[in-house]
Amino acid sequence: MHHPYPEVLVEIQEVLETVLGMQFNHVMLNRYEDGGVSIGRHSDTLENKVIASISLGAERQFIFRPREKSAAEPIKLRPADGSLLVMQGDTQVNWKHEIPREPSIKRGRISLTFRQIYA
Ligand SMILES: O=C(O)CCC(=O)C(=O)O
Ligand SMILES: [Fe+2]
Repeated sequence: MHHPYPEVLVEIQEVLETVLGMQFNHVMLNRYEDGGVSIGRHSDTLENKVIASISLGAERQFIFRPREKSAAEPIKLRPADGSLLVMQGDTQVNWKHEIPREPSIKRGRISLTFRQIYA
């Protein structure tokens, strides 16, 4: 889908581009209405050269698991409200990520995932 960005997203993207020293050409918003909403274990396609995810709202568990079993321990994060998580380099090649259900969490989380995508 190709739409002009709302101004607030342009502003956030410009801050990210300054901080990270690179350019984005895509943004996807994910809304997790409460802890019942999850995203299953996956890697994003390699067209996603860089994914910079800004977390807003509830802290949710964010788990990275190595694709190769026993290559490394899972990495469990809880990105805080307002935090930035960047996936780049070989992250998608070597790791899968997921946000599991946490039914006790009643608040919502939104992530803004700015992406540098090449066809
Ligand atoms: O919600 C997030 O921070 C990341 C979600 C995700 O893995 C994705 O959009 O590919
Ligand atoms: Fe993802």
